[in-house]
Amino acid sequence: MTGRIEDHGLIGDLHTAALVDRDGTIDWLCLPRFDSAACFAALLGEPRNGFWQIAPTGAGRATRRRYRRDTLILEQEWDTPDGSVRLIDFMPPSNGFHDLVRIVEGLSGRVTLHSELRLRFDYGRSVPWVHRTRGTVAGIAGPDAVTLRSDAPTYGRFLATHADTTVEAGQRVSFVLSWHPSHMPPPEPTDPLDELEQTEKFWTDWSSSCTYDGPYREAVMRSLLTLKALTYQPTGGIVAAPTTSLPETLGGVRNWDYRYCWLRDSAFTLDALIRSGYTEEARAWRDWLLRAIGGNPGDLQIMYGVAGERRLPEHELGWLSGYEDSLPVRIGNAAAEQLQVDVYGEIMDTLARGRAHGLPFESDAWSVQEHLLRHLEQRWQEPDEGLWEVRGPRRHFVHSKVMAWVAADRAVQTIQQGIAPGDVDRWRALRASIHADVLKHGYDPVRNTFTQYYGSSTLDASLLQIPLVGFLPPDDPRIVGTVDAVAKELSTDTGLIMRYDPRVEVDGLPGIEGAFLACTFWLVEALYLTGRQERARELYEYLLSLRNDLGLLAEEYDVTNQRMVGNFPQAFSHIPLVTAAYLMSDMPGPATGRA
Ligand SMILES: OC[C@H]1O[C@H](O[C@H]2O[C@H](CO)[C@@H](O)[C@H](O)[C@H]2O)[C@H](O)[C@@H](O)[C@@H]1O
Repeated sequence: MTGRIEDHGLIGDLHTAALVDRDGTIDWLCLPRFDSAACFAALLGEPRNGFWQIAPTGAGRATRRRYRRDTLILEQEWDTPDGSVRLIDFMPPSNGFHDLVRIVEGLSGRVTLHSELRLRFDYGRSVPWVHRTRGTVAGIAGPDAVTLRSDAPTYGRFLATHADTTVEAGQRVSFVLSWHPSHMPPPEPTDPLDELEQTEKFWTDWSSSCTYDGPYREAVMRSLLTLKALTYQPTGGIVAAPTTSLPETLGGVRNWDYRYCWLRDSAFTLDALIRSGYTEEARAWRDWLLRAIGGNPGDLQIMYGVAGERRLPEHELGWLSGYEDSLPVRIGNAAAEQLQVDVYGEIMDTLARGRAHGLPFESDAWSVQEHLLRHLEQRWQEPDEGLWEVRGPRRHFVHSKVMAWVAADRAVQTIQQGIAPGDVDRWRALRASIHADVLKHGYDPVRNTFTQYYGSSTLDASLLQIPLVGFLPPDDPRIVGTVDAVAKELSTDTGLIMRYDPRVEVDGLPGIEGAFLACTFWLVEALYLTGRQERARELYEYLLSLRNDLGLLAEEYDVTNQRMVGNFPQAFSHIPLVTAAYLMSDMPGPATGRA
């Protein structure tokens, strides 16, 4: 059986990513893109759905593991009665190929290792045709082909490729699995040690240009590296997570495909990256955005494929038994067809902040934003599915309206500052109408709190965004009341926050879910802004303690079972880890700049 979600480490090549369990098993990998069909899908099913394990014979979990400095090169080490050995896993970025490289390095003694490669294309269903020549194994199934090259002799058994090898101190044995389209010849062999050197240089160059110099630097750096790993280099698109259907409740149905680019998630990601000096990523994302949303503003989607694809039909993979029996396993995402008014605010806010941090003004980009605003002017009064993408009826979610206000506000500010031309009075009037509407319908004066949606008595952790985006000042009594109400009513025993109460019918889904980590980081920011700095720091440090030993977070945390749940690693969790650190440092950060 596959390990816990947090037992996994992430490696990737800026096209796709793999999850590596601490027993040396890669049980999730889609090739060649994040949203391609998986060739290792044991994570969501059984070993027969594909995996690749390299480990000392008879050994279990690695004795220790870490990333090599600030890189995405994962090192796991085993101490065995016969000696110690290291497994180095990585995927070289930008070399024009799609390689998964695994190098075994003897540290002491003499250790025998076993490799079992069980390729199953099409999400664990399709057994490839395998052809073995000296030093090379070719696996082909439909459009996909891979080539395995290794110093270790391989043999076939029970529809898998095996190898046994022994290493002594200082000896290395490498395995390189390369993907290529099946109608093309395989790529030329590469030198794995050279690839290791290039990959280390790539990531250390990238991480050394980070400008963050505040507290919790190690956690911030690992989060930024994880966010970078979720970018699709050829287009600049950013996925929400590299996985699908890791459950929000163990054994439950809240299982979604996150291998797509949400405008909301990627806008937040950009905010964290650009503040940390990564202007190039911001430019690439803006260009991706303009291509993706190009055309009629009425056709704006809330999410796209990594190359801007619009159709992401959702369906279930009936042959997979699900992570710890959590069914269904879904690919595609029906949320792509929803109305989520908040995305207008997130786009306008991120582009404004990009300009403030060195992204040059471009009239084409501004013209698209003006089109979006005109469209928003027509639609902001409609009920929508909101940022939580509810599958129940549309509502007038307060967070959606607040973000519509953000869109108008950022337009006003941009024009007022002389950065762009435009009808400032029109957007001022829109901004004022939305503000008044939210105060009238979205605030409950009896309880002194904003509410989840107009007319509701329920709360929602997205209300914590109100002070963060500057809708009202943090010392406004309505803000303090809202922060306190959310902290009290949506808090679990440990202080983590639920995004809303799933037992109250609003999301149209059965069952409950874990505490939402991003929302708990937002609570950190809101507490800090409302003067409860000590409490904010304590909560932040508690959140940091929930990261796995490699610094990675899933979307949610199951407080009862003390386990991570939901897709992994999740950009939405790592983004506010970064922004909250900025807020608590003396450096101007994403949250401070907005409020
Ligand atoms: O809660 C139901 C919805 O859950 C997913 O959406 C969540 O993930 C998105 C990506 O991180 C995030 O933008 C959104 O705010 C979250 O609620 C799922 O993708 C949806 O299909 C589903 O309806």
